[in-house]
Amino acid sequence: MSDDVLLTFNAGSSTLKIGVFELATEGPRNVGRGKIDFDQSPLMLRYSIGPDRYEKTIRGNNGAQFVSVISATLDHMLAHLPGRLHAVAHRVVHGGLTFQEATPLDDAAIERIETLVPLAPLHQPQALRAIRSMEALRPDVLQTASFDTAFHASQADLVRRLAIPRAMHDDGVRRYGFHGLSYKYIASQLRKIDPEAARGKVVACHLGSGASLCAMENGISRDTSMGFSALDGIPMATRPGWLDPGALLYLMRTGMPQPEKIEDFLYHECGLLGVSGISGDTRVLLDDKSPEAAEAIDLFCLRISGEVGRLCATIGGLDAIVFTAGIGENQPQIRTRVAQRLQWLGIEIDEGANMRNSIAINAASSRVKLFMIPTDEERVIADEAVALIA
Ligand SMILES: Nc1ncnc2c1ncn2[C@@H]1O[C@H](COP(=O)(O)OP(=O)(O)O)[C@@H](O)[C@H]1O
Ligand SMILES: CC(=O)OP(=O)(O)O
Ligand SMILES: [Mg+2]
Repeated sequence: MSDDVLLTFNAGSSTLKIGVFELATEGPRNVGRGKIDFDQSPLMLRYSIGPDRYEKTIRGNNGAQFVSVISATLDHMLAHLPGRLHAVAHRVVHGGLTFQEATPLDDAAIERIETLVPLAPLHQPQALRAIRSMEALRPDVLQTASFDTAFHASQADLVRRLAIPRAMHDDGVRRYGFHGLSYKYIASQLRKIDPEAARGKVVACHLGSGASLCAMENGISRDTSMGFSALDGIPMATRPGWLDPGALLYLMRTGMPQPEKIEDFLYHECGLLGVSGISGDTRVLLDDKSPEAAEAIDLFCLRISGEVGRLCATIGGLDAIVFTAGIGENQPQIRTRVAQRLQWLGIEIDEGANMRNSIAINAASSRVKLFMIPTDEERVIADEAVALIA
């Protein structure tokens, strides 16, 4: 099957990220990537295959016309590839209590994934649209799903518990955690970069437009900042992170009674955007001279450092911190500010290495190692799919 092609689909709340892999005998070989940003109009598919880059306008949307988007994506991207499309592997955010590892997508699995939509109302339907579109367009192609929640199945029951009646926990109202595909990749990379640190107590900070932290021991998830939903934990681009449930009750009583309105507010109007009133994008905020922009960034860094402290208490120490995802990989100023807030832990950043975006960014005298490691969720999805297909 050396010429066969595997595509990964990472359907987020506002983007579709695509990975292109050739199924080589030694494992999936990444040969291309693509991205569609649904907030942009007209809709553009930007992709690269090998050294070549392409930009195509496509029709459709991330709702009822998703199938047109997938159809155009396949037409454009597969035209550059020699092999036949063998499989499509999806990132599915929520695996609930059912899915603790990747799964082939038969009718029963798709139905179970559908039952989890209320747990991830923004992310889950997008993945399902991608899965259904592929079924309609290419029923001959194998499909698999990899779950964001699965990596956290190793966490102790105590850590996953919310302080609510036991029966609710047993019914699935508990902390799940997300970004597990990214953390799995980071754990595997750290093992190659610094095996001693990887065996120790590590906090990984996945700072993208959705953002969370994960405490690991020997690469195994012990605790994480996101809980029942992808709204929990630290502030994000447009989500608030943890919020006193009393504040929600207040909003419901004083002008925001509809769940749909509250949901839209919590997913799209809070976080860095809400605090700054300017943007949810750290690139815009760090360039902006207003006190509101500065305060949004300060709050982000304060909450990240606070969450590192909480996670250290779960794992009883700290050997290394890893920064990853859009912000973690590209914003040295934010890494510096988080490190400064954690000086009390003996953390010292090497400013030169940090500004150069090096992998190892701690000062020699730091008691805790610091790393910047680019994440690759697509690689994990592809590897998990190939393990299933084989
Ligand atoms: N060069 C960059 N490219 C992309 N994102 C960047 C860059 N520099 C900073 N960022 C930040 O990363 C965020 C996007 O992160 P990303 O991991 O791509 O998010 P997601 O996958 O959740 O959409 C942006 O909102 C911005 O704050
Ligand atoms: C779970 C989650 O927040 O995902 P994303 O970062 O893709 O929005
Ligand atoms: Mg993401």
